[in-house]
Amino acid sequence: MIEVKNITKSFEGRTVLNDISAVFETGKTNLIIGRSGSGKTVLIKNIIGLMKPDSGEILYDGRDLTSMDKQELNMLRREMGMLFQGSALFDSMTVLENVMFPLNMFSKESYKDREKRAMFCLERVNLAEAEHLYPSEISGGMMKRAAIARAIALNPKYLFCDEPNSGLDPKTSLLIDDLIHDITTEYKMTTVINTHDMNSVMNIGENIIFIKEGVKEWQGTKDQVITSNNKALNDFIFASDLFRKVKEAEMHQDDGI
Ligand SMILES: Nc1ncnc2c1ncn2[C@@H]1O[C@H](COP(=O)(O)OP(=O)(O)OP(=O)(O)O)[C@@H](O)[C@H]1O
Repeated sequence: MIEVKNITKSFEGRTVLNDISAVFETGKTNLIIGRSGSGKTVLIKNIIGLMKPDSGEILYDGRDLTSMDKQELNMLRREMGMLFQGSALFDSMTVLENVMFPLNMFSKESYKDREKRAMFCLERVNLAEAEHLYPSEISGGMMKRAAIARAIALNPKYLFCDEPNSGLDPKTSLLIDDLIHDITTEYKMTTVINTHDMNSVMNIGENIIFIKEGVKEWQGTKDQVITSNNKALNDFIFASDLFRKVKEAEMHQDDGI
């Protein structure tokens, strides 16, 4: 579990995160949603220690990241997996070499065992057959799966995903969402996902944190999103075609229509 307590962050006198507190639950897909510029990325950067908050605490299963020294932070980072926007695979490495990269950096196991672990992760994401291919030879969805395999190679307790569906078609996005959700449950990871994608909210929104202008405006589940009376949340959601239809259907049901 990650607990964010009273996080505030300003840039040159402008408050970008204002007293945010939230809990990101273990074994669940925790989504951060909000309009562009609302502060989602700054919040994630604070959570993973790439930025230091002006005040507040960030507790990783009770361990406060904001009071860690460099060595402690490096140790904690080993427990984090990262899935970057656009996959960020190394073009000059095969799929297998990409997945082995964090193992080569941090694992003391033999080459054979590192290779075995990487192949296990590739099999988990259904990509074993692509082990010898280069990123330029595979589809966007396959690249994303390779990036997921790389993110889980070191068996992280915490998984951070930045816009995991960017650049993917809706069907592939759904498969990637399901894969992230399944590995989160299976490995009991605390997964934090920064997303714009309303399909993801509907599909895997087990714990949703809605940020508006640097303030946590609302927190709840995908089912609660549909029935919420929070005006800011509804305005945000009604901007999405999909959600508007779901909410309208819900409202008609309430009217007995
Ligand atoms: N290093 C920085 N220095 C100054 N201002 C910053 C910095 N990083 C972010 N900001 C500002 O903080 C605000 C929140 O930005 P942030 O990137 O967190 O938004 P976001 O919700 O992630 O948007 P998007 O969905 O478009 O990525 C923006 O107004 C941005 O300009």
